[in-house]
Amino acid sequence: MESMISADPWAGAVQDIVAAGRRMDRFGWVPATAGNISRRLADGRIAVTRSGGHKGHLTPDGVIEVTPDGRAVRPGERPSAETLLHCQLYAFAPEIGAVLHGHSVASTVLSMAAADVIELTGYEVLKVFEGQDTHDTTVRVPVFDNDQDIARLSRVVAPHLGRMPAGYVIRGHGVYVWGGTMDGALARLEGLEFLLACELERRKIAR
Ligand SMILES: CSCCC(=O)C(=O)COP(=O)(O)O
Ligand SMILES: [Zn+2]
Repeated sequence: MESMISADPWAGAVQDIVAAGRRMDRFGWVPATAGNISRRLADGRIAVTRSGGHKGHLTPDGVIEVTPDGRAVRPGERPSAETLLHCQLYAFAPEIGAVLHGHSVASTVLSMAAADVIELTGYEVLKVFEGQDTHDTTVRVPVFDNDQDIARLSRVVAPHLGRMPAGYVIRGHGVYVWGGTMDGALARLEGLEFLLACELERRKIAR
């Protein structure tokens, strides 16, 4: 999918988020009101989904601006409850331009069975992740315990930033993936979800 081209950068970011939500919904990764999506613009503004809406049926009104520390720019607006996890990634790496969070069956189920990491070994699609040029490798996806206190969860994630080539998983909850552009983040999400689905199937037949 090409990034939407718009003369107005804010409108372009919003279009990217709306299109990403539809794409994630087609795969079943944003059931009910699950998931959240953001984009950082070249001027530093951050656009994120409002809390509580269906991310597959977004309209431009479902996207709002937040400050770099995760507060709504316009008083009274309610950004995603997980906005801090998006802002943490933007603060960590200036090259990150999009963050995606989904609740797939594979990430939810595998993380319930995992200790603190899901290991993905031997898959050709591992090459979707930066720095991977062979199937003959293992990519480790950290699993963090779920926490309704997102600030506290972000402090658990913090030491791992910069060491997660595929993103991370919150136990029983879902995945976080990012990229320089929305297209890059979506490609990474699609790769990771494919691999998690493969791993779930592999473990079923290995029993
Ligand atoms: C029904 S899903 C529970 C909340 C959640 O995990 C999620 O991803 C959506 O929260 P948001 O505030 O971004 O709508
Ligand atoms: Zn969530």
